[in-house]
Amino acid sequence: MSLDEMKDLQLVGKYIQPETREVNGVLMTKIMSDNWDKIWNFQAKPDDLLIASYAKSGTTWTQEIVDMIQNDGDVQKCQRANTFDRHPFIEWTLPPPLNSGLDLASKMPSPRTLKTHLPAQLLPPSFWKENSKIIYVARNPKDCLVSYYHFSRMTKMMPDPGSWEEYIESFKTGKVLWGSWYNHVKGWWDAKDKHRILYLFYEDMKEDPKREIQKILKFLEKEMPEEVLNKILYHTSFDVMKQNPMANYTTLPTILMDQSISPFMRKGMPGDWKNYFTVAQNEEFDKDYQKKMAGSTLTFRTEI
Ligand SMILES: Nc1ncnc2c1ncn2[C@@H]1O[C@H](COP(=O)(O)OS(=O)(=O)O)[C@@H](OP(=O)(O)O)[C@H]1O
Repeated sequence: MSLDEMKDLQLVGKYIQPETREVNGVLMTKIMSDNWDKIWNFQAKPDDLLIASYAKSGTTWTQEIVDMIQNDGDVQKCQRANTFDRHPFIEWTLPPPLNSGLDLASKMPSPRTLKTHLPAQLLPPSFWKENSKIIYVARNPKDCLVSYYHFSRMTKMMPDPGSWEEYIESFKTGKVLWGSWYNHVKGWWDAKDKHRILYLFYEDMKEDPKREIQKILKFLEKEMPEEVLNKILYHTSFDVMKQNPMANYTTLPTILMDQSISPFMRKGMPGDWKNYFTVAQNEEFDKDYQKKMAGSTLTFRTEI
């Protein structure tokens, strides 16, 4: 599916996905649930690299870092295509003739870098069997919720978020696409000790991006001269990515993402939740958080 085809209004209509269905208790778009068997049976390869996350946790940022590493800091190569074409989003399903994530993945030569928002228990089992490397990025729930709320308001490719108050409830009860944030981050946290998973945090990436890029380099068994590392750091900074049409989703037509409502590269900062949660909402959220995360060793910073 080219950008020109996307401008064809009839085809663009096919991208609009307001209907949802549960797959094993996790909310997906209806078309994903209709195609669940194909997704579940996706054939991963041992040299695939999967970037996994709950939505709005720093996926695109991680994708850009990984692409820059794989291309030895060559900015032009990283601008060969939109993020969503460079790294197939495996479960994202669209009606023909549009390309679904599975179509893009099957056409891509190895070694492939793929994206998913699936919770660990719904990851196609071939990834575990083939022992593919996985980078998981997690973000604190309050900023994740705020980012997800704004994104859901501006895109037609997902259900309407409703009011802010309604959305907090939907997020807390997992009635959003890809289900419960709590189960997602915990599920992948538990999986990390049994598989080849690098578990990163958005807040750590903000605090010291160089340190976190070095972790990714080590995980990918790559080394890089200091000057290339600095180039990657610069090219993947929020301000530079915000201006990069191949990373900021501005090539998509307004009917699918209306960035005048809220830009994809919105604020990119930890602690923005304080501008949205009332004191009462925050207390309620924290109480619920304690219950849902009880017993887990996983902790988050809600500001840095
Ligand atoms: N380079 C860089 N630095 C800091 N923050 C960044 C960067 N790139 C993307 N972002 C922010 O990440 C949020 C989008 O998350 P995702 O990429 O996971 O979204 S998606 O689920 O793949 O659509 C979204 O967060 P919010 O700004 O809080 O909405 C983006 O702005």
